[in-house]
Amino acid sequence: MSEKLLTLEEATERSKELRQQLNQYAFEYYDEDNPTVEDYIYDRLYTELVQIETTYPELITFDSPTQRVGGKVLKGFEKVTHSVQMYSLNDAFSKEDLLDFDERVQKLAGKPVSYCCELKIDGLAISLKYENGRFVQGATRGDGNVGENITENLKTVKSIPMVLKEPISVEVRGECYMSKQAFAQLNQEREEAGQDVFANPRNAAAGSLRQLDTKIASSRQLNTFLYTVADFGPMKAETQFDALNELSALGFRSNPKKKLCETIEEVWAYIEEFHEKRSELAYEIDGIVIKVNDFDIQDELGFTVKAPRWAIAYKFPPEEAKTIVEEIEWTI
Ligand SMILES: NC(=O)c1cc2c(=O)c3cc(F)ccc3oc2nc1N
Repeated sequence: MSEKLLTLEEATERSKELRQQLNQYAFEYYDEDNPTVEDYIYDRLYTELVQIETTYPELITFDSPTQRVGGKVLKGFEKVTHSVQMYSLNDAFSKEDLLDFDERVQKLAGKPVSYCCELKIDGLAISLKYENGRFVQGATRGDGNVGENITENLKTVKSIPMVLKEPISVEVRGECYMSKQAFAQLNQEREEAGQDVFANPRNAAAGSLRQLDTKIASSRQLNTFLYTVADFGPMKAETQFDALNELSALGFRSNPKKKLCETIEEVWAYIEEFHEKRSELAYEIDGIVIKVNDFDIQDELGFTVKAPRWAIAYKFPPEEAKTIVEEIEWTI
């Protein structure tokens, strides 16, 4: 149906249908990595929506997929004070460090505890705030208490939902990252344009989120994995493992390779498994995050000035130089 023949009433109805259809396709593509339609079908519906919104700008909505492409050029990033501090993690570099952590935790908890293990995505920590299910603010970690308001850039990250599946008010934390493929493609384009290349995907993601021109941020194929609920709102999860599933149910992307481990030996097996599999992943990881699974025990253990007592980051040793050389050969 050609849009210029549509009355405002027909255009209102049709744009609502298109938005729902396109947002569902985008969710399948960007959040579930499971596209159900060919790109040309998405593009045709998207073009129809753009034409309707051009004819009737009053029909543009907060969650229209046409608002994801950026276009604002900011003068700078305002400071944001986090309602809940964004801590860092203590590091472990050996199995012995891990056994020490487990011993400390069991002593403080007064009983054996189970751990939720997650891949440690090598990106940029972000905090996302939602009010009644709508994305209202996104910020960097900064110094843990004050970060930068990068809401406009994060609106262009397709896996970040503009509207949640539930109309709840919640603040969530996660990692914004660039995939190895997007990183190689970006560096190749920069090299061909005689620009400096980024040293690694983390720097590329950080540089992209610091762009004042949101169109540039939008072009960088950034992605996310959410892993923490800072301000619970009405979320019901009582463990980290369940919280990750709830984040997915709300419309966030959370990493599927999490594992619930009953013993530190199981944790170590998971670490060795992903140290092996690291190069097969579509994104870079610099280790494994091990968290006491039960939120009540997390609350008992609390935080030191800098970090939670109930979590630790096992860091993989830096990859050998040969792998880096291979990566350069692959990139070229
Ligand atoms: N890079 C990551 O993939 C990742 C990072 C963190 C944190 O930085 C982190 C910091 C805290 F104070 C508490 C929990 C956390 O959980 C985390 N979980 C993850 N999966």
